[in-house]
Amino acid sequence: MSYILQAKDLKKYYGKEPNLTKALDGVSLNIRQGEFVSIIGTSGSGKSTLLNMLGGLDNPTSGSVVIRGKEIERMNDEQLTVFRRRNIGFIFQDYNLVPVLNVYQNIILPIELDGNKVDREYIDRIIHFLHLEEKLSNLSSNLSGGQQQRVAIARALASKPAIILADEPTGNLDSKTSQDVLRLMKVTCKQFHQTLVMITHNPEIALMADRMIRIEDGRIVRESQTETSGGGR
Ligand SMILES: Nc1ncnc2c1ncn2[C@@H]1O[C@H](COP(=O)(O)OP(=O)(O)OP(=O)(O)O)[C@@H](O)[C@H]1O
Repeated sequence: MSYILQAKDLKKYYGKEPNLTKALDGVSLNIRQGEFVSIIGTSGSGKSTLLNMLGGLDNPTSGSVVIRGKEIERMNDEQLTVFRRRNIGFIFQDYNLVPVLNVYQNIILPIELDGNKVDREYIDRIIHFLHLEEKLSNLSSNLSGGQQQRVAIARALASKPAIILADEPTGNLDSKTSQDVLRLMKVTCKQFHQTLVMITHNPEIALMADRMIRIEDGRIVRESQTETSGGGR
């Protein structure tokens, strides 16, 4: 079985004894292409740290991350930046939109950075699903939190990356919008065989994944297939 994303005994320690924090303390994970995995756990359990490591945004203290067979620690900064842009779409808790660009420009930014052609029909579909039609020419800095979150989701989906890493992607949306957005993400991910790894506090949202991983004190304490796995996607 080949995996698209693997973590091998990942550890991330901050500080020194007696103030040592073991943000990640030996996490190993194998994720298949097209799989939708949710990561759930209390505040401070290590979820964001894990997602940052999986996306090559931070270096582990030890252990390794393998994406599409490549050990990302072996890449230099420039190689990693390009590799990330081509393979991974991020949805961050704080959105990371470019404030001086409008909504449409933000959405297509990763595509343009890579010099690729914009699939306008596909982008329009995402925009429609995320109810962003009316906002396309607004500066992203003038949007509400929930609107910015939807732009960040659209941007992550826009370039059809093989892997989407999402940190609380629906944290600012009401429960109905959250479920609608998650359904859209599931449909597009399935259509393009994308792999989705999502952090959430919300058990209902977590259960929409194929597999749910619970993390506590930097360790995986439970893994379970959900009822939606095995064909329900
Ligand atoms: N840069 C840092 N320096 C020191 N400690 C850190 C740093 N980043 C994270 N930590 C610590 O590592 C632990 C895990 O943090 P992390 O942000 O991964 O948790 P989380 O599960 O994502 O929390 P939340 O749900 O609140 O976002 C916490 O104890 C946190 O204080």
